[in-house]
Amino acid sequence: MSQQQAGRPGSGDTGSQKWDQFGDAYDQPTFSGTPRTYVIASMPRSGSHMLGHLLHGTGQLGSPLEYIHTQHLATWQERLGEPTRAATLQAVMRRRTSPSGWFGVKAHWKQFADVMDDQEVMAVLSPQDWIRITRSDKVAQAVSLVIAQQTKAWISFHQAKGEPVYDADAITKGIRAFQKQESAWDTFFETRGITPHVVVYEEMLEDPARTVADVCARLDVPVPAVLPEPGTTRQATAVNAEWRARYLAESGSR
Ligand SMILES: Nc1ncnc2c1ncn2[C@@H]1O[C@H](COP(=O)(O)OS(=O)(=O)O)[C@@H](OP(=O)(O)O)[C@H]1O
Ligand SMILES: OC[C@H]1O[C@H](O[C@H]2O[C@H](CO)[C@@H](O)[C@H](O)[C@H]2O)[C@H](O)[C@@H](O)[C@@H]1O
Repeated sequence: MSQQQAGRPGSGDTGSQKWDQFGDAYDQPTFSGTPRTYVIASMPRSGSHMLGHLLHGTGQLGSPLEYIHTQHLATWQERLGEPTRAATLQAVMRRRTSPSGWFGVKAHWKQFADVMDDQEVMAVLSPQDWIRITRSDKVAQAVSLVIAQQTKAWISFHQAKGEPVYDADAITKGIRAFQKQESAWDTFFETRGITPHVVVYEEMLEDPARTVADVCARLDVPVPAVLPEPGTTRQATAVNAEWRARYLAESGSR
């Protein structure tokens, strides 16, 4: 199996081989028109890769990955040999837009904030709609963040490096960072009069078919007859539950 096949959405491969976000597993047929872009406005550890992979699986909504992440855009530029970041994004759009015309991007606030003042990139991106994903349980989200930071396993395709060590201060820092990022997205949408479609992680887990159907309705594409497999799998283990319970117990006693 090639590295790209190993990371292919829906392959069920959650082993040690890295998925390849730059590889052809996420390519669409070459698109020659003007794409319509939607942005998944996300937060770290909010289930954004799961949502992006579910939408990719519809075959209608592009392959929403982190194309505007500064480092990834630089990698794309190097690989595609384009002269500018804007031209690079255009080239990525040609390969990652579905025949429906939708091109999707997933961006955490910081990733978006890093490019939002680049007028050339924004003119190419030109978002037409927004899907916001949030996670209700901020303690669980922060526990997930701290474990990912420590083990470097950001997605189920990554092999964890080492055992995580409980760190209450890091969890608190994560919760505060999420509050700031949520509020930054709130302000961004409010000041521009945008009402994003909202996906809540916990609701997506309860009823992924509904989540996919609602996004398809919002973006006006047919709902797939069969729910796509997300490809990514849940990373949390009993350790996450233990840390969460310990953090809540200790915060209550402070
Ligand atoms: N299929 C499926 N089912 C249930 N949960 C899933 C699934 N795929 C991803 N996830 C969980 O999503 C959390 C990671 O969120 P993100 O993809 O937004 O993370 S990030 O972009 O890398 O920061 C992270 O949450 P935790 O499980 O709490 O760590 C992932 O496990
Ligand atoms: O492979 C999953 C993702 O892994 C990287 O991103 C993650 O790491 C960042 C810190 O280095 C963190 O800020 C971010 O929340 C994580 O998603 C990679 O940069 C992503 O492109 C990739 O999707």
